[in-house]
Amino acid sequence: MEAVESDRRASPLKNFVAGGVGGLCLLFAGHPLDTIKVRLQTQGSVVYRGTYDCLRKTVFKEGVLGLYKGMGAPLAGVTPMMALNFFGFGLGKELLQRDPTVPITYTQICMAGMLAGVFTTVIVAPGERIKCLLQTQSSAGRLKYTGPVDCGLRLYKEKGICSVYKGTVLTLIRDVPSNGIYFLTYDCLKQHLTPDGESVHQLSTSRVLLAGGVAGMVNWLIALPADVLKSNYQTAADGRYQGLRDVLRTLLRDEGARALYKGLSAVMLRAFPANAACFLGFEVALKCLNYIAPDW
Ligand SMILES: CC(=O)O[C@H](CC(=O)[O-])C[N+](C)(C)C
Repeated sequence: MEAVESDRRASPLKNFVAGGVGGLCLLFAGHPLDTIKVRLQTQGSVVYRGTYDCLRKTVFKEGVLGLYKGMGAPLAGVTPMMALNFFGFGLGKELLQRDPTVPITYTQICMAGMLAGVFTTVIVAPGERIKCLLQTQSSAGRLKYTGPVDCGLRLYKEKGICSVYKGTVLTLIRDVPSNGIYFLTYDCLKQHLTPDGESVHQLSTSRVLLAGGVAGMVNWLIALPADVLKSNYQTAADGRYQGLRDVLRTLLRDEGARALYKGLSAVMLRAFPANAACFLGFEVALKCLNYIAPDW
């Protein structure tokens, strides 16, 4: 299957910079609901009855800033992660689509997205480990970690680099397939939403938002089971699980298969605006870069 219109290739540097802008937009639009998602996924006994209950209790006890807890690590992580993601996607397309005059296929788009998912894991795995530990530490009593740097340094000093990278395999399982589907969905929707006779590069803002938002939701439908396992594994005390299969077995035994879609409504509520903002930020930044430096 071929994507209808051949993409004009943006330079790797432009993809990188525009991807970073997309990452910033994703973070500001999505972090509050990410905090709710991680809290719902990792609560042992039932503290929160659902998304709204968790949102209400968090704001009541910790104020609105409670929703932005643990944002330091993603701020330093999400921007470069999305920069690397769009850079990797662009690179993947170049490697797979040897002749730029031949339209790229949907399979190639998906594979380029999967390749980008491998690239981003270098940043995402430690970023998620630190973020999840900070998001789940109770605000009652003395905090174990004072912030992302303290958390990262202490993990490293206490147990070495392996502890900082705990959950890498689950991050790959989560991000490689879902990242392929992410870009595939965005591209398919962009093509389908482009009116006949018009270019995909002139798509209206509302349609870019729709394509980006839906791509984010589809991405999470695929990624969520691995994400639940990852969050539990990364926040568990050392030695609690004997490997990845043990996390799955324990979760299924204690909470049933539904646990794999824990926090689904929070995830979906966040996925649409966060990824709509991300793709719009990316497209606008790319247009600005093309305007400022057309020959790059
Ligand atoms: C699973 C995940 O982190 O999704 C990212 C978007 C989001 O909602 O945070 C996108 N992706 C990892 C596919 C780059």
